[in-house]
Amino acid sequence: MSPVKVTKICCIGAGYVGGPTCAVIALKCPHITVTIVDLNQARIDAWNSADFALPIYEPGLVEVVKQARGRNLFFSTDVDKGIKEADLIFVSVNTPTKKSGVGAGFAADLNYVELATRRIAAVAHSSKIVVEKSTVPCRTAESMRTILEANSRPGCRFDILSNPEFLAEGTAISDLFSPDRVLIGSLQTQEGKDACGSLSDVYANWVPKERILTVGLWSSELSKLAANAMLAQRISSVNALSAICEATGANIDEVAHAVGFDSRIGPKFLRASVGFGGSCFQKDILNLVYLSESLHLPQVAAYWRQVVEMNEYQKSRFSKTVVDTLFNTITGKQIAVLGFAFKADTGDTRESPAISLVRDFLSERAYVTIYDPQVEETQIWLDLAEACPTVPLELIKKQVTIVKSAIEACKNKEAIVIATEWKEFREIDWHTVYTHMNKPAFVFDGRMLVDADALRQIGFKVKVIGRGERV
Ligand SMILES: NC(=O)C1=CN([C@@H]2O[C@H](COP(=O)(O)OP(=O)(O)OC[C@H]3O[C@@H](n4cnc5c(N)ncnc54)[C@H](O)[C@@H]3O)[C@@H](O)[C@H]2O)C=CC1
Ligand SMILES: O=C(O)[C@H]1O[C@H](OP(=O)(O)OP(=O)(O)OC[C@H]2O[C@@H](n3ccc(=O)[nH]c3=O)[C@H](O)[C@@H]2O)[C@H](O)[C@@H](O)[C@@H]1O
Repeated sequence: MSPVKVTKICCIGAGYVGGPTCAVIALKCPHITVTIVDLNQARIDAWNSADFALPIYEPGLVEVVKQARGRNLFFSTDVDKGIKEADLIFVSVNTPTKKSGVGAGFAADLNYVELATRRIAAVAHSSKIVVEKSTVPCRTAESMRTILEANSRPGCRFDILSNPEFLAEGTAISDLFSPDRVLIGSLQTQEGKDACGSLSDVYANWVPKERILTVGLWSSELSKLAANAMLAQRISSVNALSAICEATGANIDEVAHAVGFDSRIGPKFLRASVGFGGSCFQKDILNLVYLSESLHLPQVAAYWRQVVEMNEYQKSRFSKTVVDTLFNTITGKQIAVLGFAFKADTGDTRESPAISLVRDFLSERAYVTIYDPQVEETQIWLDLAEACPTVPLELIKKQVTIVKSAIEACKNKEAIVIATEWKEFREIDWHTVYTHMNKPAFVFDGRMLVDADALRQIGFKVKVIGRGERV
């Protein structure tokens, strides 16, 4: 046997990963037909929209979809047809943290992966390479294989690969165009290696061969959790140091710069912040914690859990700084929150630290005005309703206003809180903002974004995360 040449790909799940990843495969491999399927009709309609109003905001994505859609890239809700026609199927469905049952709050909910796998088993009439793209606990591929093999028809075989995705939102397209590495895990049998060869050949259309790493299935699955855990650990480490900086008068920017200059440590991912957000860091670490506990490794579990606990501490520490600085009460005060996405250049709000901040301000009975350049108003209401489950939405709406510009958000406010590092917040006309604020006018910068000295010159009182200066 030798690797099958892939000509038709189906991707189950048209979300933040499935959409951009397979759109880029279609762009780079015009000889392969790529169909991205999803059960969510509204999402597929948006991917197919005539004006390219795509369901996710990602710089460069529209250009990719414009070039490939209708040529060799298709979006559809016909999941069964997509599965039947493909030689290779990516499973790129969501794997959120379980909300109930065994492992609730820690383990990954694999229901969507299982349903997608069962659908493949039910409708496939020919052999398929099935690729785990979703982030999953170690040995999930084995469960997928068991389901598929128990249901396979004569002459129809399934090879399972793990091919975790490392893109970051906001830079997804450049990450996909030029990945640090592509990781493919397979069984170390001849069939497994052949399947791995088939997928490697797809990526080799644009990724240098030395960046395509092939490993065993379980190593591949664990490497994804490990990479996210270690990235998040760096942020929690720098955030822990930011608390020391604030207490001592040191500057976290200078500390991170000095530490990162050590080539063994490196400068990336050392930016102190109000806390990390996003759909994956917390979920994947909790998943690792659950795995460690299941393996009777409580010390290992405790070690990783602390990364998430430090992140929770950082968010609440920042809220407390706002309250303490505003003379120990924000009841009835007007606060502008700039940014609601979990990071700049995305409209994604999953686990955004801004949600925790607004929840804390609401519990202190402050009035909050929110502006974000990409997040939809409906999404903000959904997030706040979920974050404050005991407060009726009508009451939340009495305390929160959502506006269409940063200047409008800041008008007549006592304090501005920067929660997302959108570039446009650095470039606001701060003189105009100052004129229209109540005095003393405070800025709390949770992203080390603004020129604090320039703002102080204007008259603002400024607190920046990780800096010990007095306001
Ligand atoms: N968001 C990110 O930046 C990254 C996410 N990941 C991982 O990738 C996976 C997917 O994440 P996202 O794309 O962010 O999730 P998402 O929630 O944006 O997209 C998942 C999609 O799968 C669809 N879906 C679920 N079950 C289905 C089924 N049985 N048939 C057809 N469609 C189905 C949902 O309708 C949804 O549109 C997760 O495991 C995540 O941990 C990995 C790297 C980066
Ligand atoms: O598995 C995933 O979902 C992805 O998770 C992260 O990507 P993402 O969450 O999209 O974005 P990051 O750039 O990693 O930022 C995550 C959070 O950390 C924060 N952050 C990041 C870097 C930093 O130095 N400081 C910091 O606070 C960001 O503001 C953001 O809230 C990883 O970077 C990706 O490699 C991975 O594929």
